[in-house]
Amino acid sequence: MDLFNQDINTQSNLLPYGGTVNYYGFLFPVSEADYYYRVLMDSVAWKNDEAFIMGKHIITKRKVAWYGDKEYSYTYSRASKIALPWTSDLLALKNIVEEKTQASYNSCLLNLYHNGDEGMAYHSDDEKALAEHSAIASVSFGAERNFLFKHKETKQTVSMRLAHGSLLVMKGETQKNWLHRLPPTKKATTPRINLTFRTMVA
Ligand SMILES: O=C(O)CCC(=O)C(=O)O
Ligand SMILES: [Fe+2]
Repeated sequence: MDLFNQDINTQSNLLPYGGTVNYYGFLFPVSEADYYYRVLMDSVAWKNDEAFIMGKHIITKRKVAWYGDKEYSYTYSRASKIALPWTSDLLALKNIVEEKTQASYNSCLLNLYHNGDEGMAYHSDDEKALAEHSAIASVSFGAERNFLFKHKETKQTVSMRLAHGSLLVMKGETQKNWLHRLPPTKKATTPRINLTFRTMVA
């Protein structure tokens, strides 16, 4: 492993302006990433997400779960959920991510995409309940997928790949100026799990 090069990579900002996105690459060896993929798949309280979009009650194919230090309430498209207490595996991952990113988090939103038919539309994580300008650390397991940013004004897009066992961090003004999405793809035929460690206020 080339530690020197790895340091350079984590410090380079993938966005050209208006925010900071750092890709840390692999957090662990593949065997450990495989372990977390399996354990999260089997032990997380996965539920289909609900949303109210243009007055319609939508149930997503994608599954979600929400964990945290306290019973934080998370509202997404007017549907709320209450944070569950951390599992030991999620706490272990939180510690690793905190150490790597030199930041702390009090909650985690998890997404399970069963295959490439499932994705997430353009949005920014700018809910009032999230601490402004706080870092969001995104850990991915399973199928490798593309991840896209689009600037709200200039419409410039930036694309990257999120590998099995990798860490990506969005911070600074990223949520204010950029949208992000996980596009559906015919190329992914197996599941992907994503964890976003976040900081809720109060
Ligand atoms: O699945 C991903 O990589 C991103 C998920 C996401 O943007 C979110 O949960 O807000
Ligand atoms: Fe997001």
